[in-house]
Amino acid sequence: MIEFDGISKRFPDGTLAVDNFSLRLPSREITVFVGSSGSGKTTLLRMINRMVEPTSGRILIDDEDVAQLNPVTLRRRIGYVMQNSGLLPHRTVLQNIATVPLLNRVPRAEAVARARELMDTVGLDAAFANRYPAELSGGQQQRVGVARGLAVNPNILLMDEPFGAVDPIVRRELQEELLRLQQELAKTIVFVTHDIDEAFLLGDHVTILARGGQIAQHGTPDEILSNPASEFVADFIGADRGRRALTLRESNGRTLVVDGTGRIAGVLGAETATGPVSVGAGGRDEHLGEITLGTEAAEAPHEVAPAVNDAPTASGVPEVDTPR
Ligand SMILES: Nc1ncnc2c1ncn2[C@@H]1O[C@H](COP(=O)(O)OP(=O)(O)OP(=O)(O)O)[C@@H](O)[C@H]1O
Repeated sequence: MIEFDGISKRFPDGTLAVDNFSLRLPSREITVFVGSSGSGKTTLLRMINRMVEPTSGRILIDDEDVAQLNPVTLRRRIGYVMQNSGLLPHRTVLQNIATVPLLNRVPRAEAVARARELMDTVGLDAAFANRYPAELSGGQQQRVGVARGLAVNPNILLMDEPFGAVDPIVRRELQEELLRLQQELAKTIVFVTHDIDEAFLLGDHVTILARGGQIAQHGTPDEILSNPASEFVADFIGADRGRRALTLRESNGRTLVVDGTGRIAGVLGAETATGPVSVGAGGRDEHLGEITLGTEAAEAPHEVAPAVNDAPTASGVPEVDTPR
C-alpha cells in the first residue's frame, strides 16, 4: 500500500503544487490520478519515488517512510514509465530494457535474457531487439518504455501519461495491453492522465484532482459516474455531455439507450431503470451500471471505441534513473 499522509509541495518559486494531500492507494490495483494541467498529478507521482521531495508530510510504502530510504535505491526498485518513453536514443531496445537491472548489478546474460522475455510480455517482436528507439513507431517505443519499467520486477509501477503521445488507435491497444498485463502481474500501479476516458477505462480507483492536488473525488469509476461529488466533477467527467449523457428511446417495442451524440449505446433489459443514466468509457462491463446490453447491442451500427484524447503534454526528457 502507498499512503500519502498530509503531503504538501511548495516549489522554490512559491508555487504550491500540492496542498495537504492524504490518500491510501491499495496494493496490486490501478489508481489513476486525473485532472487538468497543473493540478499536481505529476508532482504527486514523483514524490512517491523521491524524484520530487515533499515540503511537508510523509509518504509510506507498506508502512515504510520513503524519506528514510536511499532515493537511488528506491527509484531502482520502482518502475517508472513516462510519455515519449524516455528511452536512451543511442542504446538498442534490449540495452534500454536492461539498463536498470545492469545498474542493479544483475549479471549481463541474465539481464539480457530477462529483457528478451519482457519484450515478449509487452508484445514486441523479438526482431526489434537490436533496433534503436528512432527506428520504432511511437507505440512500439511506449511498449519498450513499459518493458523497461517492469525490468526490475517492481511491486510498484508509476506511469505518467505513458500513452499521451501516440495516436488514438495505438493508444487504445496499449491501454488494453496494460489491463491484460495487470491481470497477470498484479502490480500496484499509479497512473497519471488528463484523459477521463482513460482514467475510467484503466482505474480500479480514480482520483479526480483540482488545483493544488485537492481531491475533488476519489472512488471507483462506478461510484464517480453514478454519483459525481460536485458540479466540478460532473463537469470534468462530462456527465451531461456526449457519450455519457444517456437517454432512453422506445423503438419497435424495445428500449434503446441513446447517447448525447445520437448513437445507440445499447438496449435495456426489461427489469432495468428508466430515465437518464450514466455509463463509463465502455471499456469494462461493470462500468455499465444498471444497463443490460441485449444481443442487439452487438449489432448496433454505431458501436464505436471510446473517444480518446491524445493531446500531448510537456514532459519526458530521456534519462535512466531520474527522468525529467
Ligand atoms: N519544478 C517546478 N518549479 C516550479 N513549479 C513547478 C515545478 N514543477 C511543477 N510546478 C508547478 O506545480 C503545479 C503542478 O504541476 P504538475 O506538473 O504536478 O501538474 P500536472 O497536473 O501533472 O500537470 P500536467 O498535466 O500539465 O503535467 C503547476 O502549477 C506547475 O507549474
